[in-house]
Amino acid sequence: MPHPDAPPLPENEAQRLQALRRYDILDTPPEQAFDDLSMLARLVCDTPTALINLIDDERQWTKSAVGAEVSELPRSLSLCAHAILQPDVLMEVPDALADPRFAHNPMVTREGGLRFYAGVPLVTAEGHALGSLCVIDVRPRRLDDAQREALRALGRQVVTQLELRRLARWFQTQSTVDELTQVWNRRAFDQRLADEWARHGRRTEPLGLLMIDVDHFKRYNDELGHPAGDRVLSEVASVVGDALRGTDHLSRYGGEEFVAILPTTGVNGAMPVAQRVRQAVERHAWQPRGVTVSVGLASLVPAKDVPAQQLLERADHALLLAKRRGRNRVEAFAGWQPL
Ligand SMILES: Nc1nc2c(ncn2[C@@H]2O[C@H](COP(=O)(O)OP(=O)(O)OP(=O)(O)O)[C@@H](O)[C@H]2O)c(=O)[nH]1
Repeated sequence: MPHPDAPPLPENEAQRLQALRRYDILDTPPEQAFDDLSMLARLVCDTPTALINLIDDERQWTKSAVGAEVSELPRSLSLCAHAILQPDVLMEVPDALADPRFAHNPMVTREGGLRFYAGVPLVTAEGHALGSLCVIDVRPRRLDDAQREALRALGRQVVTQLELRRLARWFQTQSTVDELTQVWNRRAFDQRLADEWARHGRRTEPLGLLMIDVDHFKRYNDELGHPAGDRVLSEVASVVGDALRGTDHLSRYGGEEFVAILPTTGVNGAMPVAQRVRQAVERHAWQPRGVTVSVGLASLVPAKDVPAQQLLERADHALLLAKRRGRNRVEAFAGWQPL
């Protein structure tokens, strides 16, 4: 049973919630850009408090709060949940105690509760009101026309920030994820390897690396076609990803070769992971024919003046051995050997 005073739901609630999810912003830390806009709203409207609230399924979640410490509230108590019902209208409540919608709301009736509210809905280009930029006061009052105009303008800026934030995240993903296999790309790998190499060097801990290469992939491509080859690569990535641990970092190194970074893992710890990867690929239900991988494994405690390239070269050497020794097998680097 909904709360008797609970705000009604917007007509397009399911799509509105989907739109909100696409911004990937709920439960994220405060960000200066949003706090700046709240601060300006508070200044312009001359209120003690300004908030940027987003209306989730069952709660109001606060992205930015200036002059108050709130993070979330049940939706049934949210004034912004009322504001979003009319996306084109700045909702102004001069005295909440005198408004039948809010007169019994504990946010209003409690000691020092709010009496004045003005909220401008945050409306996306598709027309979804995600939440509101609002100012509140503990005494009844009204905004003047200039303040209303300024609050609307700031509300539009909040939406612009939301869009910019989403675009920035999209570009970030595009530049670090391999399109075909949806694992990290070479650029992300290079960066991560450099970071982990430095971090493990500081802690004098071993960093493990697996080079994973699809066996006889040229034959597969030649006989079954490039699109079938593409599907295999994307499935190998998914099977290998599932066989790795949550802390491991899988990238497509290039072509039919993948590389996994195994933090704080020596050869003894990396071997069972590598075997699990190899077996998972071998046992996968491939159609129309089986697929296997060879794995080269190396681990090093990074030392001063030793480049991370050393680890790669060792894993690559072990991979070549695995190929020479019959494929569908794992070899660990144990010194340079004639090939
Ligand atoms: N379908 C597809 N094929 C690719 C892609 N990238 C590289 N390849 C193919 O992968 C094949 C790699 O062949 P090779 O390096 O000779 O290795 P292999 O046939 O797997 O043989 P071994 O590694 O020795 O077992 C080549 O035919 C490339 O054209 C891709 O994105 N999609």
